[in-house]
Amino acid sequence: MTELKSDFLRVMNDRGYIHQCTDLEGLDAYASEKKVVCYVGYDCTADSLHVGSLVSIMMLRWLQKTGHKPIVLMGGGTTRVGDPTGRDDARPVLTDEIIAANMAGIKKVFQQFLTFGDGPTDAVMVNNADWLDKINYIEFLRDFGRHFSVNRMLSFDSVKLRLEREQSLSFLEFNYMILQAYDFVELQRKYGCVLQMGGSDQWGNIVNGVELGRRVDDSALFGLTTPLMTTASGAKMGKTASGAVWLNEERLSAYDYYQFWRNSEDADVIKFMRLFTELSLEQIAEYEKFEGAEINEAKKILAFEAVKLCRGEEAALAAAETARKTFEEGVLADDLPTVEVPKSEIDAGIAAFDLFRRADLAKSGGEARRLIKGGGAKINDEKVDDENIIIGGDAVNSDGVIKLSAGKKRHVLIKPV
Ligand SMILES: Nc1ncnc2c1ncn2[C@@H]1O[C@H](COP(=O)(O)OP(=O)(O)OP(=O)(O)O)[C@@H](O)[C@H]1O
Ligand SMILES: N[C@@H](Cc1ccc(O)cc1)C(=O)O
Repeated sequence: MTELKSDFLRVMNDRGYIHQCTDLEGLDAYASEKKVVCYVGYDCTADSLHVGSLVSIMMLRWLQKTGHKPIVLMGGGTTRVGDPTGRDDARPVLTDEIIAANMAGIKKVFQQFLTFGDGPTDAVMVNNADWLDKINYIEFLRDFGRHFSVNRMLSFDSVKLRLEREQSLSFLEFNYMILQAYDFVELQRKYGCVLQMGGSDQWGNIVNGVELGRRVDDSALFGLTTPLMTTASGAKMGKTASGAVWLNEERLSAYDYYQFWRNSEDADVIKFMRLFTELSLEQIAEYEKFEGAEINEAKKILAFEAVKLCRGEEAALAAAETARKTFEEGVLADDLPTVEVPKSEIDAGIAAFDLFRRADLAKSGGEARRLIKGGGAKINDEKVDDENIIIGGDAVNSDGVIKLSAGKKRHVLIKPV
């Protein structure tokens, strides 16, 4: 690859955000001369995004920092259709009320990462329901449908894989890529948007938009995808065995969000620093020299910086302090996750295994029993070895709670109410 000229693509490249680009040289030339208006779309399938989406959010942030204009597209319309990309079966149909509630939740996180407003590089937020809901079927087919070759549509992964596996794909889902392609054309017409970014799985949807823009308006559009982020052990980032790593506070406390980053695998720390913090590459190169126990210090820096970006500095400081107290002093910290249990039930006594299950430190009673038998459970920092032992009001400590721990890192406070 020749030397990149634009600040934006240099940052993208040096920090590891680029997987594929429809025309990297062309985009580089454009970005070094003109302001790039660029969009990323997010469907409203849950009321918060998870860390999988953080990659593209960080790309939009860098885009803005390097002098360009981000558009955040809420898929109010496309969510009603459901992207078949990467799925074996159709998405559950969401009601309009749920989509609206999800959108309200998703919107919040962008305020933290981008500056919105009317200025030339201020971010704007749009909702594709504003134009998709108004489409006239016959007109749309004649103006846009005729540019899509079904033969070619069948070759994109989102369709091809379903057909190959003989899994059903409804006509509704088959239309998804056409609608996403149309979004790009609409945003080009309205805002002069020339670039769409997304995860590598979005390649087909993005390329369709680039081609549609060329066919209907003769416009030169670009697509840029990021690698699908995985951890060093190969798991897709975003959803863990115990659930998704949500960006919204209502779904995941700042402390748990901090702990997610703090518990990164050693081999991921530097990669994550480049992608999910704004530390300079020179600084990151210093952390790259860390070895052995020092890597834990780098993990704390990663966690602090990642929480600061998503939840703000105050939340990051508080989460770091809670973690320090919990792990380095063994002291009970205030903002550990807390589960309320009626005082009457605690006074009557609850079997230890049941308490661990209720605290969500184990998914079932059986798992809780195994945790205790395996020596991984503590109550008020003391190991429990009898899973049937009855825990009553006398276990409530001087802070008015019972502290349960599973292993070294997972703690929950039981609070009698
Ligand atoms: N680990 C990741 N790395 C890069 N991009 C990701 C990652 N996880 C998700 N994305 C991007 O975010 C988009 C939405 O993510 P995902 O499919 O996980 O969310 P979802 O559609 O809400 O989940 P689900 O399919 O389980 O309902 C994906 O199409 C992908 O482009
Ligand atoms: N299909 C994208 C969301 C999206 C929706 C509409 C768009 O125009 C662009 C992107 C996803 O599932 O992540």
